[in-house]
Amino acid sequence: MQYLHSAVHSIEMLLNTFSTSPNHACLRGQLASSWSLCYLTDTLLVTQKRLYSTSFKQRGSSTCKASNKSSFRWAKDATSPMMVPGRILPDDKKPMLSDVSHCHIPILDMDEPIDRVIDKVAKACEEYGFFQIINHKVPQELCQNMLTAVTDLFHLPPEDKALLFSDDQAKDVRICHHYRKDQASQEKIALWSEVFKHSWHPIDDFTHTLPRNPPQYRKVIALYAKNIGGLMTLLLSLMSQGLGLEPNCLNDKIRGNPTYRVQANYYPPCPNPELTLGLGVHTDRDALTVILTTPEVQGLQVLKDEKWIAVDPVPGALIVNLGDQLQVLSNGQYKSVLHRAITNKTQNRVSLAMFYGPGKDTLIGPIEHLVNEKHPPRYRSYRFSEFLDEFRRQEGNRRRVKEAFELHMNG
Ligand SMILES: O=C(O)CCC(=O)C(=O)O
Ligand SMILES: [Fe+2]
Repeated sequence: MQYLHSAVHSIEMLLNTFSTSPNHACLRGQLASSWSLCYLTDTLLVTQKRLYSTSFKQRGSSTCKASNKSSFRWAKDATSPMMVPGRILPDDKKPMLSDVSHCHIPILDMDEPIDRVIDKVAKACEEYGFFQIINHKVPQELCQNMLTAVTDLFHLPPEDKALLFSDDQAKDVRICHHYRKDQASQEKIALWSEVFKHSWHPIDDFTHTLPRNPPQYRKVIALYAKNIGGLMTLLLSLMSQGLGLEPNCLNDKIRGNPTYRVQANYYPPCPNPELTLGLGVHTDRDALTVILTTPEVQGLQVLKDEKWIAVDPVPGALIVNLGDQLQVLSNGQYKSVLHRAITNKTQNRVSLAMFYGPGKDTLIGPIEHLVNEKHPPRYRSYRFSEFLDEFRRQEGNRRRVKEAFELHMNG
């Protein structure tokens, strides 16, 4: 009981540090609710409800009333213990954080001589499917402004975010949750994150569809998108040369009416990171991804040789990873590897993933120059729309989409 009192006292102290502005009151709500995963005894759930109603609700902030929309369950969960199991992954899907390896993904300096960069890019694409780049020429101030704009967006009052919330995959600009569907019960388990999605090119054509709040979002994403577009063209050219192809080869394969998607991920502190994930285990379905993330907060993990590796974000670096289409185009020489985002107990983390992929009608298959007697084609060719259909068919599980297009050799 002594322990119980001191635990409650600490929570109240923590909540009282967020007492002034509406945004802080929202955080208080999230914090109050998030304890629901930590303390699963009836007594503590009652205590937690008391905290929610006295410390949070009593302040009467209308901005923090739980919305009816399913996206804003953080605050609602606090009054509903029944919601708690709906956030806990089954044992075989829990992250097993003590098993994470301490090996690192490669860090590439883009200011090194071009031949060295090409060799290193090729090696990283073959061995890891992931690397970090420094001296990438996207201005540091812009990266910082982008992270601030994304954080501010997720810290908007719930009713503002509710306007953006939608489960409709056809909607271009929306906030949603990611889930994992439990195979046995078919129950959807909500992951510990919120995500905001929209297209990012040609950005000037649709900035008007993006939220007006936070006020700087439209301007900052427009500038950031232009920088990332240039960087992606360069990266694809280096990757082409690393495969012994003409510099434009990969760019040309994807260029016809490509898709540009952005996904901003927000991971609030989680009381027990062992029970959940921020993003489930997945590969990226497009061709290339560039990720900007909160410096000095770990969260992204990459599978290498059947072991999870924690990505240590280097301040000022961008993280690059290959999507499924590059694995297929390179006939399996480059890897699109499984990765996931874990949560942590104390810090918010945001990441901004910019995806670049082919258009729906684009034909994707192993590039002819990479196929020969020694290297027979590993995948059949398909239109990207076919790949997307298979992707949707496998919804909710750990997707194995590119495997559906594998060719199986005799013998
Ligand atoms: O949060 C991260 O670092 C990972 C993001 C990611 O993998 C994704 O959005 O596909
Ligand atoms: Fe990803």
